[in-house]
Amino acid sequence: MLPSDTQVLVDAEAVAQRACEWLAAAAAVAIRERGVFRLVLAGGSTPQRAYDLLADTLQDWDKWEIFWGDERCLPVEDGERNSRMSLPTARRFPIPAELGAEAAAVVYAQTIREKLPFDVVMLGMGEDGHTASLFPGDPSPQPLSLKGRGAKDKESLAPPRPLRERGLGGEGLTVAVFDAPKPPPERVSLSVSALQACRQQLVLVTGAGKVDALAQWRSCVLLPIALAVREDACLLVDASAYGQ
Ligand SMILES: O=C1O[C@H](COP(=O)(O)O)[C@@H](O)[C@H](O)[C@H]1O
Repeated sequence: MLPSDTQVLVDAEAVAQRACEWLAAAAAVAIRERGVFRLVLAGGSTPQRAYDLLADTLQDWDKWEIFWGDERCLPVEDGERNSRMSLPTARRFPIPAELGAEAAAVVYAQTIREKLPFDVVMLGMGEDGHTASLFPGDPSPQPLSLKGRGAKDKESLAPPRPLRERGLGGEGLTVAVFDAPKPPPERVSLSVSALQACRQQLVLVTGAGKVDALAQWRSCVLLPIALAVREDACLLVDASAYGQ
């Protein structure tokens, strides 16, 4: 089941523009009410345009703190690191995935524990329905928030994969992943609990490659994206991903 605030927009550019406006508004409220805006960035290619648009706007960047929902275990300078996608704030809290998945998961759980709840968690969705670095077959327990959402007990169309997962981050906030089906196999992800420990979630999904996974999510298949996204999230999707 998709969130009630699902907005189908004409194309990826419209999604990026709406995301930029939405984030600027959320930041203004957070800074006015609490003096800081804590944002978890999504990785992958989808949100890059929204980040570029946002970087060109005037914001209280010194009051923004940015975190990442997942990271690939690659050298710090690698162009495939999600931490390469950023915003012009000095207060960055990248996942130290260069330490290896287990150590980074432990360190990052300590980093974020002090920062919860986040103001906004951004999420993307892979073509297989993964989000952050939580892939189909991930044995993480289902969140309680799934109850009452009309979810059916269907198997994902993707065959379950026995991901080796260790919730070593303390309090189940982070996950060390060792055999992700999308390269690189070693990654660190926030857990479902941490991805939901926020005031608001913003989900961006674009492109025809996502149409099958989005259709599964709509029909309550328990993909990782369906487990991680709360009913009260804002989902911005373009027409091609929605199948229009
Ligand atoms: O591997 C990842 O994929 C998802 C989706 O990426 P996209 O390129 O299809 O936008 C992303 O949300 C995640 O952060 C990333 O590590």
